[in-house]
Amino acid sequence: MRYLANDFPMLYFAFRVIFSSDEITFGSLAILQEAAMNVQSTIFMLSYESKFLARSIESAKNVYARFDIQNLMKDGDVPYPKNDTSEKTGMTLEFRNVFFKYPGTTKPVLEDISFKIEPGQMVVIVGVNGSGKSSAIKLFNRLYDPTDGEILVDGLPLTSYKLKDVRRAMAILRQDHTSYPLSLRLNVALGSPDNENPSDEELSRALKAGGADAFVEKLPKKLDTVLDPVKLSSLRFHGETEEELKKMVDEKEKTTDVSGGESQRLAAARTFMRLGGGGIRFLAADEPTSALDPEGEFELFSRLKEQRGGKTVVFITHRFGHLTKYADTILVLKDGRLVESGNHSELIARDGEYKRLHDIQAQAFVSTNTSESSTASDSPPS
Ligand SMILES: Nc1ncnc2c1ncn2[C@@H]1O[C@H](COP(=O)(O)OP(=O)(O)OP(=O)(O)O)[C@@H](O)[C@H]1O
Repeated sequence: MRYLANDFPMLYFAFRVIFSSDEITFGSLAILQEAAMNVQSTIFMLSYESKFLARSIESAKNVYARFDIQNLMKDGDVPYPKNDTSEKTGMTLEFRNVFFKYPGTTKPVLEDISFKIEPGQMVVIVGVNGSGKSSAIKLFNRLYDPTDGEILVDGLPLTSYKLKDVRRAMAILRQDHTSYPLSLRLNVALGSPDNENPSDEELSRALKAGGADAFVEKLPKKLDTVLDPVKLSSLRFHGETEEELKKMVDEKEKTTDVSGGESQRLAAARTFMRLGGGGIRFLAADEPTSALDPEGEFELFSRLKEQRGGKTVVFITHRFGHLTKYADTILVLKDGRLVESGNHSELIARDGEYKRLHDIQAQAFVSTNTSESSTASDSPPS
């Protein structure tokens, strides 16, 4: 962290703010990441293209817009957790007749949703694209508040808690599994904002848990590999010679990229870093395995199961496999409504939306032989 703090103070500041989640939410990550990179680039006068400048201004406007939303959100005054801070237990989360529409829109994306997740339960949310799964997760840590209805945490309204406290107790792994233009070390370390200088041992534990250790090990600079650094192609500083400039470019210009699956493994490692930091009672992961191969998916799932302790976890997934099979409860969303809930066997027996979605996936694995296909409905591909 010291390297970043000394050499790139603005970027360091921006990333620490993002991950501390004190003032802003995880939902602002993408916007802030882009803004931070743009601010950084501007400070270093790396690019003057008009398109780039326009994007910088747009990003800055987006950040201010987001801050405006945040400022309207009333903070609570109850500390979280209420009593025993050392208690290692999961959070109870309850939606009571929750309705939600995005600011400036008229159509509700969540309608009359009610469910209760008990401490330590593993819940999976499924549903077709646009059914409201990610929107529901955005309400968990008050990126937005419901338009109507109520969310309760450990029996009290979510709005009654200090926002900072309740966000600190949650780890949210977002769908876009972003990698940041920093070293791999920092990409993982950012997961634990309270731990400024994690040891190599802590980092390697998180990498292993996230399934990112093997690909990092193969890179020549390992954890010191810098991902997609700031572009210096139009750099002109103070009279450096071409040779000096070339050297600077060679040092700083993009050298390493990661695949979608590797980037998702890094994001998972960052989440394990956060889980290891203590104080987390709730984990939500939005399609944590969407870019992973089946082996990677199985391993990530196994380690999450192993290391989650008593934490309450919520996963969103489109895949019917390990997550859905072992979930305590599956919530099925359709057009913003909760149409079914229960475990895998119950929902298969119910023969509704869950079974319909399940069968579409299972169909791809069923032999054209009709006698085989008739036995396939209760065996999700895994
Ligand atoms: N920021 C936003 N502003 C306005 N509408 C939005 C916003 N984000 C999502 N929506 C709309 O809300 C609805 C639900 O979207 P959401 O992302 O929650 O669905 P989802 O079930 O997670 O979809 P997917 O499986 O594609 O990730 C969609 O109609 C989407 O267009």
